[in-house]
Amino acid sequence: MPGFANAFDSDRNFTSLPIIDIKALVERAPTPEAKAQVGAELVAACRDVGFFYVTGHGIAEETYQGILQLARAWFQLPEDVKKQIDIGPQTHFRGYQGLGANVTRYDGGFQRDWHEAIDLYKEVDPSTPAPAGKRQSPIHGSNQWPSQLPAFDRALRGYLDTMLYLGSTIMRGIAIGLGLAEDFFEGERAGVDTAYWVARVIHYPPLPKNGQSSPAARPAISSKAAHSHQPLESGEADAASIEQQPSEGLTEISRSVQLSCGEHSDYGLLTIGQPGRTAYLRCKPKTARANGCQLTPSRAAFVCNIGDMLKVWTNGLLQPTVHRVLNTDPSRSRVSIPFFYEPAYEAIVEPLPQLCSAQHPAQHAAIRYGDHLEGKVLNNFEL
Ligand SMILES: O=C(O)CCC(=O)C(=O)O
Ligand SMILES: [Fe+2]
Repeated sequence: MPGFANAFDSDRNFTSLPIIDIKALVERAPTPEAKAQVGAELVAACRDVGFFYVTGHGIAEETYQGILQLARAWFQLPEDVKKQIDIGPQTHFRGYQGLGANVTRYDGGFQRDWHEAIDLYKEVDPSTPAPAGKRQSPIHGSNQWPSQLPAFDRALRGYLDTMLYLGSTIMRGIAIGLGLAEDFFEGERAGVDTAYWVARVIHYPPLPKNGQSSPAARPAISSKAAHSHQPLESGEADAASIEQQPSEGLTEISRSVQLSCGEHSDYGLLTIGQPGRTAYLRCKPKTARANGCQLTPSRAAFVCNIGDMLKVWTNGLLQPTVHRVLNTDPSRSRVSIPFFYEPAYEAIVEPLPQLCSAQHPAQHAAIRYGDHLEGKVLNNFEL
């Protein structure tokens, strides 16, 4: 893999997210040089920052501009209407979850997130035979679409289809930048027809003030399982205290700051957020040299970040960046629809031999993507 001799030692400095024009990946007859240039920029951004903006995508503004207003209107429906699509094991973990139902896990405990959401996944017939030695996935099934607001339902379906194409297009660029065949992340690995996808429609109300009560305690059924992430600001670590919840067997961590969504890395290949969504999204810089990162949301740039599976495939070259959501505006709630472009459910993800050497041996064991996802989504169901 030419050009990556010192790749693992990169300490490129950054103070803002790279903005990458991907026009050469979407136009009909681009030159190979133009595509290679975009690929190189994507890989450098993934390696050094883990987040980047994408312009030149060719997606019409109408596809994404009105959708957040429609999502906002859906969340304003009465609770009993929203609960018509309540999430649970019987709905294959798809549907609506109220405030505080989603948790972020840490070593030693969990914290409830201050948001409500609709969780959607690629629809898979639950009677599809499972591969040898595997049980059928409890996530396989149909979505509970927000049909209570037909205009939103329609817009959402169109938006998710478009995001699937955008995800596949960007992954083609990343493959080129890694010196792989353009379609490396297609077929059994991912691709428009074969990629798995996850989407969340999320509403973050203003955060409660210090001392106000936490989200209503109801069973947590979905998690941003983040294993051992440290809080992004050291002051919070000092303020953290542990409360025992003997009935649940796991500890609920309460700390002075209630987060809209706790710090985590994303699970798959590539996360895509609508233009303008980063106002309250904070990411932890990857390198010690970058101790602040300016986010500059724009009307036309989608904001992307990479996930755990790209780290495994690239043997740690392209690592996801830990991030969290903190709605700091006391007067306004925030709505967001992150789309997660994932590997194929059955993809076996393992370090590429080209990125392993005697100096840098394989850092990760092979993992089936579906197992990784289930480990995250189902992990705290017993809470
Ligand atoms: O709300 C957002 O924009 C992003 C939320 C997020 O990080 C996630 O759902 O993984
Ligand atoms: Fe995330």
